[in-house]
Amino acid sequence: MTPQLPAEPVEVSFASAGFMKRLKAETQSQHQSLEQTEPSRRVMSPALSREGYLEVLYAFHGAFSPLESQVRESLDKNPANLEFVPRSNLAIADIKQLSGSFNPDYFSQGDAIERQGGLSLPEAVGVMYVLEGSKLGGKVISRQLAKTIGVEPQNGGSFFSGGKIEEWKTFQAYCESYAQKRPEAADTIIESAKSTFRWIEGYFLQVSRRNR
Ligand SMILES: C=CC1=C(C)/C(=C/C2=NC(=C\c3[nH]c(/C=C4\NC(=O)C(C)=C4C=C)c(C)c3CCC(=O)O)/C(CCC(=O)O)=C2C)NC1=O
Repeated sequence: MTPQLPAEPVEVSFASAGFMKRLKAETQSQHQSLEQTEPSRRVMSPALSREGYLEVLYAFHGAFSPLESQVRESLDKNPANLEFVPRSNLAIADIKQLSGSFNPDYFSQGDAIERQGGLSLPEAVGVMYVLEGSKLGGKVISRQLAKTIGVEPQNGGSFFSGGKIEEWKTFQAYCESYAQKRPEAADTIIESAKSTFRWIEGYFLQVSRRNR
């Protein structure tokens, strides 16, 4: 039998070296700056305590929840063949499991990024990049949480347990084909991802200052 050449997958993976690379490169400085904030560094700290971890969960919940609502609203209004599974509810579940209850006033939820008429589809895709991409750290973070405070995905560590690599690949493929079909939307996705990194950073700085 003559083996079939996988013409399509080759094309897809060739394309995926394009826009996603650019998106990563052009948001790198905002990304690095976010990684320097207290909640980001704390999760991975060898000195993490359970109390500290609860604060981190509250911070991520406060940042992610309004962004997730905006993405959901946009995808409902602008039908796209794009699945979005929010995960700030996992942070609530983790907090409840570890402390018995969830206090909605622990931190203010922050003001969601204001945009008249909500997020356009390319803006929502930019936000999703930041939220979905952050799941890529899941394996590393889970290992660390188990080591420092004995928290595993099923006993308080579900928020940071990460996603499936297939989901990330599907999201990447969506972005690639979207940017190819609507090149004018590519810049909007990148700008939206940048402002999302900046917004989360601002929120993290605000809640960790107040908490010092
Ligand atoms: C503190 C938690 C926290 C940690 C410790 C963490 C670790 C990692 N994040 C990674 C990648 C990304 N992370 C983000 C977004 C955030 N990263 C952050 O740190 C915060 C806070 C973000 C957004 C909320 C994005 C958009 C990408 C995709 C970049 C791309 O490939 O385009 C990888 C790399 C994985 C690989 O390359 O195999 C690791 C190890 N992620 C976290 O949320």
